Amino acid sequence: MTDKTPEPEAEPEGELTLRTLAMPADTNTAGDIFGGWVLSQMDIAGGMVAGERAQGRVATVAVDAMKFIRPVKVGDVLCVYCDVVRVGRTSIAVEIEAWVKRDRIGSREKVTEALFTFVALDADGKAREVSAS
Ligand SMILES: CC(=O)SCCNC(=O)CCNC(=O)[C@H](O)C(C)(C)COP(=O)(O)OP(=O)(O)OC[C@H]1O[C@@H](n2cnc3c(N)ncnc32)[C@H](O)[C@@H]1OP(=O)(O)O
Repeated sequence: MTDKTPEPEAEPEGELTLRTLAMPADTNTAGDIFGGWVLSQMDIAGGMVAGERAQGRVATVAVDAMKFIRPVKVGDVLCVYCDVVRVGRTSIAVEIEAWVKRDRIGSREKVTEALFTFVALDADGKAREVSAS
């Protein structure tokens, strides 16, 4: 007999860091939102979290395991969740998930995820140590 128990609805992992609305200006020729726009929102959110942890300027040094899972449509609310998963000597790795609320109020779906690595920078743009804690 098949178990008909519904799967529990997946929940975003991490802290809600950024919410924004997908606008017509961000579309590709097919009318969906550009992946680059979504990536950019994730970079902004991750940079805020990493900059807070580093207590200063950071730069993105790597984006790994980027997965575009579902398209984003005009009118969706994009919500970006960040989770600091590793702090190295100068680097901070942040697992980032982007979810949408379809047409502002509809169902919630995970659309993209990736592991971003940021490096703390000094005033000369060189890597600097991130303090413990
Ligand atoms: C090209 C663009 O405009 S991209 C947009 C914005 N980003 C930038 O401008 C960053 C451009 N890059 C840089 O300026 C340099 O790579 C810097 C200053 C960030 C780092 O330079 P370096 O000091 O030579 O890097 P270094 O090899 O020592 O690595 C620094 C840290 O980053 C980590 N790192 C470097 N490359 C990667 C990578 N591909 N993936 C994961 N972590 C990495 C290292 O492991 C190290 O971490 P740790 O100190 O915690 O152990």
